[in-house]
Amino acid sequence: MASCVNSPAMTLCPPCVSPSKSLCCSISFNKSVSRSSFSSTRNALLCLRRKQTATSFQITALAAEAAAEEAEPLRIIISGAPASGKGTQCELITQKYGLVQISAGGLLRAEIDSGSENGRLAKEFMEKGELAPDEILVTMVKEALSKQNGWLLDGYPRSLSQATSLKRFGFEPDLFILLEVPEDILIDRVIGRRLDPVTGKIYHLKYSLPETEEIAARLTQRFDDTKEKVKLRLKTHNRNVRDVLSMYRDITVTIKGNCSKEEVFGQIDMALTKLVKQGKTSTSRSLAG
Ligand SMILES: Nc1ncnc2c1ncn2[C@@H]1O[C@H](COP(=O)(O)OP(=O)(O)O)[C@@H](O)[C@H]1O
Repeated sequence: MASCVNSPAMTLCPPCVSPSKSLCCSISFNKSVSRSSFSSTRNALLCLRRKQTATSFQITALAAEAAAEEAEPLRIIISGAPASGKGTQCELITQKYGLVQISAGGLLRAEIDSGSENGRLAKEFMEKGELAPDEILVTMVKEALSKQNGWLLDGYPRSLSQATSLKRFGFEPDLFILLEVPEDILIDRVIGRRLDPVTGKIYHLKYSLPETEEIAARLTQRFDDTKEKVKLRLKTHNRNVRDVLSMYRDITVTIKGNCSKEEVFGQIDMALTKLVKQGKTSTSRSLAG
């Protein structure tokens, strides 16, 4: 990268694009001024270092900010059978790591709610416990991912064809999290699962009761959360999971999902912390205009 050149003929200081070296280096440290005066945090840092008037604390703060700007954002896939705890863990991951969650099931339910033809068709498959057709979902996911430079992809890909198209579009995850839970527990979790349509919070009639009578009265059940439908969904999951895993073998972390949500998150957190230490940044920035 170009730097301040110590020459009398020099009138432009490249790193900060200030009209002269003396002006550039006379800018005193003030976060709000410096961020807007320099073309990037890294350039501001270079000039402050050269001027040698900023405190080491100021330099350290700017260095951390510059590193975060330059680090690669995290790209995570979370996978697992129905009710394996993907949604719960996504909430904890987004809270701590600031990633944007993109949920395949959520995208499909929004499409159904919109009343579109695609939504109507997707619902037919979902009611049978089958995967929605690629023609509907692949483009929806591609568009959602294209708007983010870091993401947490939930419930996608669920088939070899989806995994292959994701790769073809250039979406390469850093980590593939697989949650594993015994089937009898999954069925129990699905049957008792309820949604508060007002807050979006998920409850369970045995394991996570609503806080008030008022909330209890308004809880709803997902149309595909019945015993017979979950058995079909499990069949679909078991039929596809090995193919999908074969695409991500080197980056897969398998986590036992049959313990408390805090314990499950502890294991996920360890894997994510390792990636952050390797230079991945924990915040995703929107690429949308
Ligand atoms: N990647 C996907 N490809 C095709 N259909 C999907 C995909 N993700 C979700 N669906 C459909 O939406 C339903 C609900 O998915 P989701 O909300 O993720 O819940 P769960 O993980 O509990 O099955 C699935 O049973 C399936 O019919």
